This record gives sequence, C-alpha cells and structure tokens, in this order.
Amino acid sequence: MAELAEELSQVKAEEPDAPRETDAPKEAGVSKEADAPKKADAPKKKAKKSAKAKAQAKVLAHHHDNPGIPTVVVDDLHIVYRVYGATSDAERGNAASALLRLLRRQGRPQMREVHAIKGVSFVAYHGDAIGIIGRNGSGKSTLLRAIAGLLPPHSGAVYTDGQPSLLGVNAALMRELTGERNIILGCYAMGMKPRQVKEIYDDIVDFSGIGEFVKFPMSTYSSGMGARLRFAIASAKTHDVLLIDEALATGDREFRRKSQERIKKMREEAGTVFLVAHNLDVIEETCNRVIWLHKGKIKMDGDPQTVLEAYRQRFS
Ligand SMILES: Nc1ncnc2c1ncn2[C@@H]1O[C@H](COP(=O)(O)OP(=O)(O)OP(=O)(O)O)[C@@H](O)[C@H]1O
Repeated sequence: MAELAEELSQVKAEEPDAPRETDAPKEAGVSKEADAPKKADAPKKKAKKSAKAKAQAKVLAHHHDNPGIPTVVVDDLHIVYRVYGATSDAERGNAASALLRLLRRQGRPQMREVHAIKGVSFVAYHGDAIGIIGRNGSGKSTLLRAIAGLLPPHSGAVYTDGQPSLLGVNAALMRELTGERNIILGCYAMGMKPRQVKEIYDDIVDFSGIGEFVKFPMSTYSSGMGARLRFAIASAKTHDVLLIDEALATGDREFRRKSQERIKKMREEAGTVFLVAHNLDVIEETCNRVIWLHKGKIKMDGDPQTVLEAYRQRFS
C-alpha cells in the first residue's frame, strides 16, 4: 500500500497539471459532480491542486478497502481526441459563413478537440469482472482502448499489472484468410507454441460453433460468426487483463452462456475482465462490479444490482 501511494505521488509529481472540469467522481453512489457546473470563481490553481489530491486519495482509499491485488489503476485519466477538418457549431450556418470557412481553411486546417474521458479514477483487482455501461458516446470504448494502451492519456495515467488484451468488434483477424488460418495466427500472436496450438485448436472451433465454415475465408462470415470466433480465440488463453468491447453482443443465448462460463473461469484463474455491453442482462449475469460512465465521467461505481437499478431508473 505504501509502495502504491509512493508510486502514485511520484508519478503525479512529474506530470503536468491536468485540465479539469470537475472534481474526481465519487464511488458507490451517484456522483453529483458529474453534472455539476464549473465553479468559475474558485482560484484556479487551488482548485486544480485539491482536485488532483482528491482523485489520488480516491484511488488509494479504494485500494485500502479492497484487500485484493490491484491489476489496473486508472488515475485521474483524461483522453482528448483531436479531429482535423471538423467544423465547430459556431461555424455552421448560412452560405456566407461557409465561404468564410473555406477561405480560412486555405490557410490552416481546422482542428476540434473532443474531451472523451474527463478525470476517471478507479482500481481493478485480480478476479474482478467489471461491466462498463453508459449511453452512446459516454466514453466506454475510449476507456477500454486507453487501458489497453492504444490511446495516450492527455493527462493522468493508467497502470496495469501484466499485458492487457483488447478483444473488440474489430479485433485484428484477417478477413481474407480462413478461420483455420486465423486461429493458428491468433494463437501464435498470443504467444502459444505450435504444440499448444494443436492441442487447443479443436476446442476453439467447437467453442466458436462455426463448424465447417472454419475452412472458409472470414469475409464469408456473418458478424455474429466473426465475433464468436474472435472471442473463442482470445479466450483460449488466460489473460492478465482482458478487455471485451461488445464482442458478446452478437452471439445467441447459448453462446452467451458459454462465454459467461469462460469469463468466470478466467476470473477464477486470477485474471481481470472488463466488459463493455449495451445489453444490461449480459452485464448483470457476468460481472461482479459495474462502472457507469456519463459524458466521460464516472457517474456510479459499485455492485451490479445497485448500479444497474439506478441506470435503469434513469433511462427507462
Ligand atoms: N477516433 C475518434 N476521433 C474523434 N472523436 C472520437 C473518436 N472516437 C470516439 N470519439 C468521441 O469520443 C466520445 C466517446 O466515444 P466512445 O466511442 O468512447 O463512446 P462509447 O460510450 O463507446 O459509445 P457507443 O456506446 O456508441 O459505442 C464521443 O463523443 C465520440 O464522438
């Protein structure tokens, strides 16, 4: 614990100040800050400092409450996308403003920033299966990609113990190759030896349920078949941290049941699983903890029953 605190304080001391809109969100309860307006009058420097200290204290407090071994520490994370060539709201309008826009663009490209994750902090532990829920555009996929190390933080940090693997709808399998070739290459890519691939091959085909289609190029698969094969390959190995983005959404009930069993097994083998899904039943059946993201901030973080009930009440 002391080591974690020291590590966090050292890293924070080296980082530039984070751009903050509100204080860090609260856990196990609806965060008032998520929707609160800016306190424009507060002295900026002081507010920044106390917000940082709060976010840090929250990470450490959660660590204190849970005696498990942390696998992922997300500390006051901000992710900002830069979109070039985008039009701001103020620029939209009549023909004159369109012409003005064109003239301006000749000089320099337009750039717009999308602040997708705004000061998210939490700790995940060995054996956790964490469901991430939220409306479209709330930042779920962005958060997963940041944990996987695919998006650099604008500020804040993500620490992971072990190699995180992102299994998304677009996970990199090659459409022009057969399912068989993709299984073999996918297993090699996960670090398996040829002998291990041979041993596990039939299990992957059985689990995916694609049958004789395994001999056909993946370009001939339905989206559900592709998703099932991706999950079957990725889950053939126990991951330290497995991030699943909607991959189960396209499976039928039977496939969902099998996937849930597999995720449970992974948790028992001391992995940590993150699962993004719009289907709340999948989250409820699979996860032991749920994080509700709203406009890039944590609205609620707690046990599935409490968080899902609050979410359903808000959006049903
Ligand atoms: N590559 C990108 N470039 C610019 N903006 C992006 C990019 N990807 C996502 N965004 C923006 O970031 C915000 C969060 O998007 P994200 O895809 O993480 O949300 P989500 O909760 O996963 O949404 P959904 O449920 O629709 O999949 C949105 O405002 C989105 O428009």
